[in-house]
Amino acid sequence: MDFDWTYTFKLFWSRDFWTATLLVVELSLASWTISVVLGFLLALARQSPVLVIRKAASAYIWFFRSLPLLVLLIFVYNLPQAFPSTSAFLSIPFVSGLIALVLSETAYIAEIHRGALLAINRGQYEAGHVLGLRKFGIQRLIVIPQALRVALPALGNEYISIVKLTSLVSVISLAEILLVGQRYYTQNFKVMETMLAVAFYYVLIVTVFDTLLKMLEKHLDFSRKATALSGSVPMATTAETPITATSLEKPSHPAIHLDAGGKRFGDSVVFANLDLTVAQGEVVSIIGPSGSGKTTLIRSLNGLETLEQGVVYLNGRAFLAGSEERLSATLPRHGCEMLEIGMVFQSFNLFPHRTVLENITLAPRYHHRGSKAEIQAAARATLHQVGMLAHELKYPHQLSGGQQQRVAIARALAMEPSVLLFDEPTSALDPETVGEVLRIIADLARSGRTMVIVTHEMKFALDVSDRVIFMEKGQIAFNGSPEALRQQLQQGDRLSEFVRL
Ligand SMILES: Nc1ncnc2c1ncn2[C@@H]1O[C@H](COP(=O)(O)OP(=O)(O)OP(=O)(O)O)[C@@H](O)[C@H]1O
Repeated sequence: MDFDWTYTFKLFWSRDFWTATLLVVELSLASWTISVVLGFLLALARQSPVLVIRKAASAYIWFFRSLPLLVLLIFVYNLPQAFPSTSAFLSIPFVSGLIALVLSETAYIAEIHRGALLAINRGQYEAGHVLGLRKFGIQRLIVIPQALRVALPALGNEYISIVKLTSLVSVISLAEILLVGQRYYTQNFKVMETMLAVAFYYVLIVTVFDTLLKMLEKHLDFSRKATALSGSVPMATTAETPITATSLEKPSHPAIHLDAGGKRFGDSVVFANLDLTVAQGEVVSIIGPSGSGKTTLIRSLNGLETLEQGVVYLNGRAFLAGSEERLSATLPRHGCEMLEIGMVFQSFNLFPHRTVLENITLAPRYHHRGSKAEIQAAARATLHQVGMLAHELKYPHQLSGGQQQRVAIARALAMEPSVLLFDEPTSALDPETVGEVLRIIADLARSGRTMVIVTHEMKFALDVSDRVIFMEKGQIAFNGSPEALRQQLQQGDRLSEFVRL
């Protein structure tokens, strides 16, 4: 075989090739980084509630995914013919190449981000919302870190495609690796030897960056993270200190009051003209058959569901108004009011990419509730209350369901809300772990907190509540003390039928 290996090996030390390699790295990294950022914005635009923005984003993606990169490159590079004022920067091949690559790659990467965003559970957004985080905060602290982890393998793949696509930029005379190779073999006709060197440089770049991306992927993979144990933290696994009474004064107005609330999904009315009043320090349990509207009612109290009619008053102030109420436009955008209401979800909705301690401190740090040390000390005290201090450095996936729910309770308590909402807090738990969560909630109930609990645990509801509400078909069929409920049960009506189920 007539193959000049010596010549090929010499090309591995060629200054021209190394300069071209550096150029390819710069161009591909710049294109990828800009496209990752713009692609994310485009993916958000693609999900925008505003139709025009959504359509414009879709049109962009459709157009630039349809256009071959080579056509785009030549078009951008020659744009100064139509617009001479652009020649100052578009006549530079690196700039034209970068613009064409970004225009094209943003469309592909937006779809990768969109897939990752769709993979984030709605509960993550809701958990951020009830902790009073604004839209940007939810994206920055909760959604982007998780979406990035989901998208990273595909984004890494896209980087590799970009490295290879840079070879097309040779068409506009950018001295990248392929063009350097072409210049060499047109002088000496050693095509195979030169192309082997060209291949070497591309493979080198891809291998180095593939390894780096895999390392980053591993670093971001919280599901593989082992728990480090802190020696400075006192270990406690059970709640050792009783949950202290809140120092809330008892003003005359109710803690929370829904006035004539109405909610429907499409044509299906969940409830209409519904009133609910919860006094300061009162514990109210809402029971009722599946589909009676309990969850929708409790979620309407903090804006997770938008009411059509009615007004929610929080500590005497109008807080939320139905979309069809004239008052809705004049209400302050619920910022600090939101922090007055804590919520514990059926499916916990802990942030999986953050440790137990970080789950608790996220909202207080976001809302600047003190120095980092103060916030952490308070978070540890709350974790101690729920018997989870020993697990502060674990990630949620390393905990049992009951432990996760106890952390979720601690997270809600960390913002010191005046009202706590529980949406079926034990429904997702194994029968063995239900008790540990109910004990914590019962302790909270005894401490004088205002609480609204949607539950299927009848005995628990009767034992801890000041008042029990029985909902059926969107209406309050019973509203009274546990004693009154027990008496009613003697009568053998629909309520007693349900409670005995
Ligand atoms: N996002 C939604 N879109 C459409 N319909 C919904 C939605 N959420 C709830 N519904 C409907 O509203 C009604 C009340 O549901 P809701 O979840 O509030 O009942 P529930 O009493 O809490 O039931 P369960 O005890 O099973 O959780 C049901 O008919 C349900 O199908």
